Amino acid sequence: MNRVRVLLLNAALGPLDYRVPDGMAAPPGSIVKVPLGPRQVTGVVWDEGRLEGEPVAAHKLRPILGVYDSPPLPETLRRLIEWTSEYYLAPLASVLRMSLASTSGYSGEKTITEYRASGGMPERMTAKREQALELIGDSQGLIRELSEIGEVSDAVIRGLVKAGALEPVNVSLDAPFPLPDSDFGPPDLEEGQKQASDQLSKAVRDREFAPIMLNGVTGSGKTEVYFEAIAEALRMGRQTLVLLPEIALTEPFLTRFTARFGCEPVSWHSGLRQSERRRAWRAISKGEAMVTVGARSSLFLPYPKLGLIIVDEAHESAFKQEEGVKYHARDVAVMRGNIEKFPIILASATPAIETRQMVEIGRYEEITLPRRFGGAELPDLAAIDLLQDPPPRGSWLAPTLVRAVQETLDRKEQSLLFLNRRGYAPLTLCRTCGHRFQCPNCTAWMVEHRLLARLACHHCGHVMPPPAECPECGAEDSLVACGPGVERIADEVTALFPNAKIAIVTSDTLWSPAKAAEFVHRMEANDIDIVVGTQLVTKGYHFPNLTLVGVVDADLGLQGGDLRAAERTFQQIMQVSGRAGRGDKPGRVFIQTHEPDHPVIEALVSGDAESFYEAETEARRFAGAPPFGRYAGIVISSEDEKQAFETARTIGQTAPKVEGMMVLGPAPAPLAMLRGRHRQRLLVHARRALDVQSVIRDWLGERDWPKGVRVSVDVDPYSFL
Ligand SMILES: Nc1ncnc2c1ncn2[C@@H]1O[C@H](COP(=O)(O)OP(=O)(O)OP(=O)(O)O)[C@@H](O)[C@H]1O
Ligand SMILES: [Zn+2]
Repeated sequence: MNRVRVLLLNAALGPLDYRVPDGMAAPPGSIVKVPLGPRQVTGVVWDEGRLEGEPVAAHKLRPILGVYDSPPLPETLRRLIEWTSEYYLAPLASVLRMSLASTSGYSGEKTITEYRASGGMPERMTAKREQALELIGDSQGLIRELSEIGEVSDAVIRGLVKAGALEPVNVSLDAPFPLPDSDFGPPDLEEGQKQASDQLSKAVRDREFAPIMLNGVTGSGKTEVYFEAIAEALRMGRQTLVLLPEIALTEPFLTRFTARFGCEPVSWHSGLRQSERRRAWRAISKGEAMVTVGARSSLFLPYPKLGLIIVDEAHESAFKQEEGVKYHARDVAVMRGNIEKFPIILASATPAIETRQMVEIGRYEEITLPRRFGGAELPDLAAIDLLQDPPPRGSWLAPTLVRAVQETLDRKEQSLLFLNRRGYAPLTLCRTCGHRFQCPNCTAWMVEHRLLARLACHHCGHVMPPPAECPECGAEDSLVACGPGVERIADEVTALFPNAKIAIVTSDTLWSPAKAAEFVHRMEANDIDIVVGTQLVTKGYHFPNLTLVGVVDADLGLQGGDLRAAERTFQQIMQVSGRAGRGDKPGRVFIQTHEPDHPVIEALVSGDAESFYEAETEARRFAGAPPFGRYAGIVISSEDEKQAFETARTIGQTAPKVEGMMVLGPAPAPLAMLRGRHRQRLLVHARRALDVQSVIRDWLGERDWPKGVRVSVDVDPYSFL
C-alpha cells in the first residue's frame, strides 16, 4: 500500500501519515490537501524516513484528498527547511509556512476581483466614506486591503462598491513577468570592477558552493559589479535572489535594475497585496521569475533553479528575524547555497566580524573594491568634541556643524543629519513632580511624536495623546521633552535655516516603497536641502549632490553594552559617511561626540578601519564571543511575574552540566516587561564547536510549561534585550 508522511502547516501537530489513493501521484514535495478530523488542511509530502512520528495503523490511514496544481517543493528546499528547523530550534511547520507563503499561490485560483476608485462620487457622502476615498486614492486591492488603506470597516468599502464609487477589476493572477535582458544596458566597468565581476561571473558558471564577501568601500560600485553576476545567471537560465535589509531600499534598487536589465525584477516583501504575492509566488515556484528582490522572507520560497543569492548590505542586523522563527537570513542564505551548490555574494562596505572571520580562516572568498567609482574621493571625517564645542543650551547642533550646514546651503548642496532616534523626544517628564511617562505594557519610555501629536511606545505600539496635565500631580502644562529625536533636530534646523527645505526620514515617514520613491525623486530634483534621518537613510542611497553628513550623537549607539555595540556604531557611521561626496564634489563628515578618544571614533576619524576591526576581533576572541564562541538566549515570559520567575528558576536549576558551556541567569531580561508579559532570560554561552542545539533540545525538549508561560529560544541572538 502506498503510505506517505505529510508535514502539516500547523506547528501544534506532528507529521501525519496518509494513504495515497490509487491513480494519484504524490511524490515527496507535493503540496496536498488532507483530512484532519472534520477539517481539511494543507501539508507537504515528505521524504520517507526523515520525519519522526508514530506510524498510523494501516486500517486507520485516511486518504490524501488532493494534490495542488503546483510544482512539488524541491528536495533541496526540503533539506533547507529541515536544517533551519534544527539549527534554530523552530517547529518544521513554522519554517514550511515561510515557503508556502501564499495560499492562493498553490491553490490554483486564476483571477481575483479587486476594486479601485471609479471616479464617481456616491450619492450619499459620509465622513467615513470621504476619508476612505481620500486615503485609497489610486490604490487597488481586495475589499479587506482597501479597508485597511482607508482605515474604515469592510462594510464602508462594500457600501462604496454598491454606490458605484469603487469599481471591480478582474486581475489575472497568471500574467507572466517580463524577462530581464542580460545585455540590455551593460556598464563600462573600471579595471578593478571588471576583475571583480569576472570572478563573480565565473563563480556563477562553476555552479559550486562559494560564499564570497564582496568588500567594497561606499560608492565603489558593488551593485554594478554584482549585476554582472546576475547577468551571467540569466544567460545560464538560473534564477537569482537579491536580499535587501529594508523595503525602503527596494525602490532605488528597482530603478537601477531596470536601467541595467530593461525591466523590473519580481519583488517580494510584506507590503505586497495578496494578488501580487500570489502572482510572484507562482512565477517563482515555476522558475519563471528569473530575478527576485526581497526582504529576508523571500529566502524560503520554492525557487526550482536558483543559481545565485546576493545579500546586499550583508552586515545589517535587520537580516536577523526576531519574531517567529528566529533565523538569520544571511546565514541561511549561505546554507541554501551549500545545499544547492551555487555562489552567495555578501556585499558590504563594512562586513560583519563574523563574515571577515570566515574569510580569515579560508572558508569564504574575498573580493575587494578599494576605491570609489569615477575617481570620487571618500569623505573627510572629523570629530566634534561636544565638551569643547558645545551647542547652545537647549540645542543639539554644535556651532561647527551649524556653520558647515550653512556653507553647504550656500553652495546649493545637500546635507544629511543623522540621529538614530525616531520621534521628537525619547523621554517626557513632569517639570513639577518628575513623573516620567512609561509604557503600561513594557519597560520602556513613551516617546513623543509631535508630528502625530501623541506619545508612543516603540516596543508594543501603545499610543496616547500627550496629556494636558500630569497624571501624577495634576500640574498643568508642565510636561517637558528630554533629549532629542529626529523631529526635534528638524525643529532646530528649521529655526536656524528658515528658508531651507527640510525632510525627516524615518520608518514613520518612509513606510512604503512609494514613499521611498517620492523621497528619492525629491532628493534628485534638489527639492530637499537638509535631510534629518534615522538609520533608514544611512545606506544604499546615492545622491551626488549630498556633500555634508553630520552625526548628531555618536555616543548613542555605544551605550547599552551590547556585544556588537562598537561594531554596529562603527558600521553605521561608516555607512552614513558613505552618503557624502559620491559625485564629483568632495564630501565632509562631522561626528558629534563626548568621547572623541573612544576607539570607534578614533578609528573612524583616522580612517584606520583595519586596526579597529583587529582590536574588536581580538576582544571577541578573548571573551569567547561570536564568531569564536556562541550564544543562545532563552526567554521565559508570562503575564504573571512570579510564574515567569519560577519557571525560569526551574529551567536554570535543571541546566545540564556540559563541558565548554555555561548558563548565565536567570535574570530579568533588559526589557523586563514587553507587551504586558514579564520576561526572564537565561543566556547560554558555549564554545564554537559545541552542538548547543542538541543540548538545549534535550534540556527543554520534552517539558511542558505551566499554562500561560512561553519559552522561546534564540540561537545566535542579535538582540540582547
Ligand atoms: N562602471 C560604472 N559605470 C557607471 N556608473 C557606475 C559604475 N560603477 C558605479 N557606478 C555608479 O556609481 C554609483 C555608486 O555605485 P554603487 O551604488 O553600486 O556603489 P556601492 O558600492 O553599492 O555603494 P554603497 O555601499 O555606498 O551603497 C552609482 O550611481 C553607480 O551607478
Ligand atoms: Zn510598550
